[in-house]
Amino acid sequence: MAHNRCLNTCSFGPKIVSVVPEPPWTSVSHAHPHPPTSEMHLCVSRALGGDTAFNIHSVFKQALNSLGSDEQIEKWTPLIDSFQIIVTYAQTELGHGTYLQGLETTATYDASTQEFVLNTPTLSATKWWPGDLGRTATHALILANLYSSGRCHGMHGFILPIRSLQDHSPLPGITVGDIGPKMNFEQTDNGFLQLDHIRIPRENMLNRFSQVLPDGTYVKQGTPQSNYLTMIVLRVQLLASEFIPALVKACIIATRYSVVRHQSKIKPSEPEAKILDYQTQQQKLFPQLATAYAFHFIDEIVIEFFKKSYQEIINGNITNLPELHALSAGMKAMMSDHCILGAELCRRACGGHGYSLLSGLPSLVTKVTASCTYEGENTVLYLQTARFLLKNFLQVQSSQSTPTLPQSIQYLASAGSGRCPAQRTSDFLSPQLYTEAFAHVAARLIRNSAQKLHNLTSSGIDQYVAWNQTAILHLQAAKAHCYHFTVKTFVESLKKLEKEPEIYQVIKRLCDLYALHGLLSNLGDFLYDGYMSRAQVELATEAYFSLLSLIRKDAILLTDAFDFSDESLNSALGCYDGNVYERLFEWAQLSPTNTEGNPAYEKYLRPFLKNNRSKL
Ligand SMILES: CCCCCCC/C=C/C(=O)SCCNC(=O)CCNC(=O)[C@H](O)C(C)(C)COP(=O)(O)OP(=O)(O)OC[C@H]1O[C@@H](n2cnc3c(N)ncnc32)[C@H](O)[C@@H]1OP(=O)(O)O
Ligand SMILES: Cc1cc2nc3c(=O)[nH]c(=O)nc-3n(C[C@H](O)[C@H](O)[C@H](O)COP(=O)(O)OP(=O)(O)OC[C@H]3O[C@@H](n4cnc5c(N)ncnc54)[C@H](O)[C@@H]3O)c2cc1C
Repeated sequence: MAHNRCLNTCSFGPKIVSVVPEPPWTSVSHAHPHPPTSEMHLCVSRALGGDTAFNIHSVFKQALNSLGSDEQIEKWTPLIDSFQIIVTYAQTELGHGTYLQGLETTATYDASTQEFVLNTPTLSATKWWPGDLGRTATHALILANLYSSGRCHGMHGFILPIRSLQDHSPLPGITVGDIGPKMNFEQTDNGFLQLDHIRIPRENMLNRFSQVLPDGTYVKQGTPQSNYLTMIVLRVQLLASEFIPALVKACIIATRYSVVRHQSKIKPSEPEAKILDYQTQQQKLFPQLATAYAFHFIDEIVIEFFKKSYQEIINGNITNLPELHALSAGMKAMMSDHCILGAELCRRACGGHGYSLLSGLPSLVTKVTASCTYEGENTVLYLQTARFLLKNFLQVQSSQSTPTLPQSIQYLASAGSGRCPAQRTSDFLSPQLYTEAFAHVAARLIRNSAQKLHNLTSSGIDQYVAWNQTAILHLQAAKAHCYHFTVKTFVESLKKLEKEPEIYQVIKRLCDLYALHGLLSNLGDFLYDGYMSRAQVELATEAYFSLLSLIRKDAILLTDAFDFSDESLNSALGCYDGNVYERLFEWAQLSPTNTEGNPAYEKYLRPFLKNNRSKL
């Protein structure tokens, strides 16, 4: 799996990469006799870590391809591909991000001039967060409520010029700027935008799924949610472009460091141990490594389903849209959550050096942390998945014969026996056994949340109030469903490796560990209804421990296999040659506080010390 070699083109556009690993902030290259300018070096070395701008420019391209007509795609694609214009995706407002029906920006059609008038009527309507908006973008795709012939038709996309192509100054009626400092993404100018009755031609409304005729007649082709398609596209793309790489890099850095770092002793008579030989260190890192592999295989399956469904949806067949929305929402929520937590666990496993920016770990964590929020806040997205599960569960309940369920939830119609059949430790290394265990728990939680909801509505409670009063149960059910989907998908991907027995054996250990880690981390769900017994928990724990010591032998090879270069890891702890201490010391010398003198002494310290000495 070659990642980030040379030109790294991923879904957020091409990135130019450089050639040497550098500290995260280095101002001077120590690898070149004639270092390039510090500013350029900083830029390209940061680029290797994926810290590049223009990320939303390519988001616009996705939106154009999803929501634009063929004519609009033909017109705008050359301009964005050649970067003659730079476009941001402006949907979120100061007052609304999740609830799209609450967005306040308006686009009112004026039939007399065949134009839309775009306006942000209140402070809370100010577009807030769009990337590249603060000082870079020349255009914005504005998501606004369309009004024509006196009626509101909901959220649609409108292409709006916001800065002059001559001198980059804001155009009349535009107030634009940067929203200020953030937890990370300092390379991205997330901005704000206010619109004061700005006119654009009728042709600037993306009209694949709906259009406004010259006389103002509104014509709808898709569903009310057709204009939400871009969010599905992005949620799927972010899995492999943002979430998985963050976890993989953190695993590589922490695992390599854990075989270089010797600390304390396992046996007093022996030398200090490599920290990766501690069982607790293995328990911190190996489930994250297993998750990284799991998510790699799951992403392949999600992409496969997405490509098949997307083309149908674009052509008007929305049969798979509900399942695609539920799957993309659930996987975006689960995979971002687990990659955030996993990257932080890897950072914590590296002690003090894991807290140093020179390790590359803190910036991985703070950057991927945003993913639980952007492109749909995770709780909200899990609840979207839950909504889909409930609808299909009720359909199963109400139909006489077994209905044909969407692929990802067919287990609902065939959830297995009431008891886990495991008799011995090795039974817990059976993919069929643990897949059925996760299916059992997911089906039970979905059934339980539906029952509790039904109990409330049957007692006369309003359906929306009842949903809110059982939302935690629906959230749990959605998470269990997503876990089952990932375990089942990892197992199915594993089967494709059966013809390569050596690789199959190594990857199967990761699959087993991924499943058992999930089972042991959520034991309550498996014990709740007696599905598993305490004795079986002992057997599962034994199987889990045995996997840790087996995976220890392959750990370095498994992390090297992701083939991330030193340059893209940007880490003094994770470099391939293992010269951690030399790099830490060398990179520390380059720290601005070591290369720019000590101005604090003259201004503050010397008078402070002198003053204190004079009191003696
Ligand atoms: C290197 C840098 C990388 C970082 C890049 C970061 C870029 C970030 C960009 C952004 O963040 S852009 C802004 C993203 N914003 C969101 O994702 C908003 C999240 N909110 C929503 O998606 C929706 O508001 C909602 C929460 C899903 C609610 O939808 P709605 O208000 O319409 O109400 P509901 O009743 O829940 O749903 C109605 C109906 O619609 C279906 N549905 C909802 N969303 C979609 C969708 N995206 N696609 C298809 N269908 C959708 C939903 O399932 C319901 O269907 P039924 O159940 O009624 O059949
Ligand atoms: C780094 C970054 C980049 C971004 N880039 C862009 C961009 O380029 N373009 C763009 O348009 N936007 C962008 N966003 C904005 C992002 O899409 C929103 O932040 C996100 O949709 C969440 O909306 P919000 O911030 O308004 O939170 P809110 O919607 O106010 O949610 C706040 C909290 O309330 C709770 N909540 C809200 N609704 C519900 C519900 N229905 N049920 C249960 N709980 C709920 C959740 O716990 C949620 O975390 C970006 C955000 C970040 C952090």
